[in-house]
Parts: sequence; structure tokens; C-alpha cells
Amino acid sequence: MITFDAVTKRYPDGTVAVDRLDLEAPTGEITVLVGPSGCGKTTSLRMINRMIDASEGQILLDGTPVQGIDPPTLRRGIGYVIQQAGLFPHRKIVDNIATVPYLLGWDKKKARDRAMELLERVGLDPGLAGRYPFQLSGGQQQRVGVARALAADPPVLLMDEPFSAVDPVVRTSLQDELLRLQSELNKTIVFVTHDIDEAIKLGDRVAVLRVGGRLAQIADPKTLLSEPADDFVQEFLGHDRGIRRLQFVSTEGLRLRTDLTGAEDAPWRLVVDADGRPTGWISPSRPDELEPYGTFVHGRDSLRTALDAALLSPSGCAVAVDEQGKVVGVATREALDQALAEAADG
Ligand SMILES: Nc1ncnc2c1ncn2[C@@H]1O[C@H](COP(=O)(O)OP(=O)(O)OP(=O)(O)O)[C@@H](O)[C@H]1O
Repeated sequence: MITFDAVTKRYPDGTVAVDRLDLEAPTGEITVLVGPSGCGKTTSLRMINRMIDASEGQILLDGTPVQGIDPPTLRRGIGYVIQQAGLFPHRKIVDNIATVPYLLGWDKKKARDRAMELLERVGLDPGLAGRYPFQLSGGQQQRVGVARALAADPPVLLMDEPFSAVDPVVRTSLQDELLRLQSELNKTIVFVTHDIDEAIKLGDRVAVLRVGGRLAQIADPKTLLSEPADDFVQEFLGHDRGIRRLQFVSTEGLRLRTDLTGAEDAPWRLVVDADGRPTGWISPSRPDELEPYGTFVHGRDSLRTALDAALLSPSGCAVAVDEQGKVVGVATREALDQALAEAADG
């Protein structure tokens, strides 16, 4: 657990970057710091590993004030990932990843074996190990940055806008990869971003800061979207807050119809292949044409995904599938409408 206890940072020129910040980042969870430019996110993050020292207040790491730990010892237990990866340009990828193990005096073979293991773990081809950073794409470099931060298996990971410099598609895959890694590794992660969608996707808890370094609200994403503390938080969350809240509503209780794959008299009929997977909708007016369909995994995907699936189908119905992609039923507009009404109530 990382605890900020009334932490203030005043720079020598008098700028108050962080103002009496109280915050807890629980062990094994992702805590995201989000807010507009200049609100003190990076300053807060860097005070954890003492790249910047707090002016007042305390930061505790599992109850011990970081101010009392000498920086090299402190940083051994804290991985750090920054925007554009910050790799050493003249070192091969394998040696970049093994940086901290080398510093810790591991023998070269053990450090390199660990680097190779991590390369695969972050979803990279081991064949990239012998390349130099400039021979990798931005997204690949970012993955190497994550692997390097994890090399000595630190319990804490600090990530400062690590995915901001890559295009949206790569960014999404890096975010998914981080969530997958975290489900295996359970690190205590503090993640800085200015992108509220990224914060909501990644955070177990999201701390919204306002300029002047004051905490506006800290909550889990669902609570943040449904109960913003004030106008500033509400504005920062953006306009489609209601729709985005649906991503936290389960489809488990969504009522499904199972007769739309066969009923001859139904306005739309869902066609499935021999394995039970959907192939398209057929309407009586165009019986020879398969129309597009959208699917969601029943019980796993959110109501937002189910709604999206319905909007992608001319039938207006969302096709519910199991984890193997086989049809388990169809959510009609009426069923979705009922679920939406329940979500609005709850
Ligand atoms: N070394 C410094 N000396 C004086 N002021 C500083 C210094 N570093 C940062 N600041 C100021 O402190 C405030 C917080 O900066 P910080 O970099 O922590 O914000 P941020 O939320 O991470 O911003 P961004 O999203 O733009 O990176 C800003 O007003 C910034 O100008």
C-alpha cells in the first residue's frame, strides 16, 4: 500500500504543484491519477520513488516513510515506465530489459534469461532481443519499457503516461496487455494519464486531480461515472457518461430469446452454422441475403457491448454467444430496454 498523507510539493519558484494530497494506492491494485495538464500528476508520481522530494507531509510505502529510505534502495523495489519508453539507444533490447538485474549484480546469463522470459511475457517476439531500440516500432518499444520495469520483479510499478505516444490501435492493445499482465502479477501500480477513458479502463481506483494539485475525487470507475463529486469532475468525465457507465453493468441477467434462430414467422431469423456459430440475419423481404450481426459474450461482456451489438444488427437484436462463440440466444430490443431501465434505476 502506498499512502500520501497531506503531501505538498512547493517548487523553489513558489509553484505549488501538489497541495495537501491524501491518497491511498492499495496493494495489488491499479490506482490511476488523472487530470488536466499541470495538475501535479507527474510530481505526485515522482515523489513516490523520490525523484522529487515532498516539501511537507509523508508518503508511506507499506507504512514506512519513503523519505527515510535511500533512493537507490527504494527504487530497487519500484519499476518505472515513462512515455516513449526511455530505452538506452546503444544497448540491445535484451540488455535494456536486463538493466536492473545487471545493476543488482545478477550473473549475465541469469539476467539475460530473465530478459528473454519477460520479452515473451509482454507479447514480443524473442527474435527482437538482438535489435536496438530504433529498430522497433513505438508500441514495441513501449512493451520493452514495461518489460524493463518488471525485470527485477518489483512489487510496485509507477507508470507515467506510458501509452500516450502511440496510435489509438496500438494503445488499446498495450492497455489490454497491461490488464492481462496485472491479472497474473498483481503489482501495486500507480498510473498517470490525462485521458479519462484510459483511466476508467485501467483503474481499480481513479483519482481525479484539479490544477493546483488538489484531489477532486477518488473512487472506483463505476462510482466516478455515476456519482461525480462536483461540476469539475463531471465536466472532466465528458458528455457520454451515461453510456460509458453501461460498461460496468453485467449482461448476466439479460433476458434472452432462443426462438429467433428457427421461427419461420419471426421478422428476422438468425442463421447459425453447423457448429452453432452465427453467420447472419435473414429478413423475409430478402431471404437470400445474410445481413450483419453483432455479438456479445453473455455474462462476460457488459451491457454497453450488448447495446453496441444490437446497433450493429439491422434486426436491432444483439446475438448472445458463449465463450466459444456459439449462439446461446438473442437479446431483443425489449430485453435491452428493460435492462437499460434497470441500469438507470440502479
Ligand atoms: N521543476 C519545476 N519547477 C517549477 N515548477 C514546476 C516544476 N516541475 C513542474 N512544475 C509545475 O508544477 C505543476 C505540476 O506539474 P506536473 O508536471 O506535476 O503536472 P502534470 O499533471 O503531470 O502535467 P502534464 O499532464 O502536463 O504532464 C505545473 O504547474 C508545472 O508547471
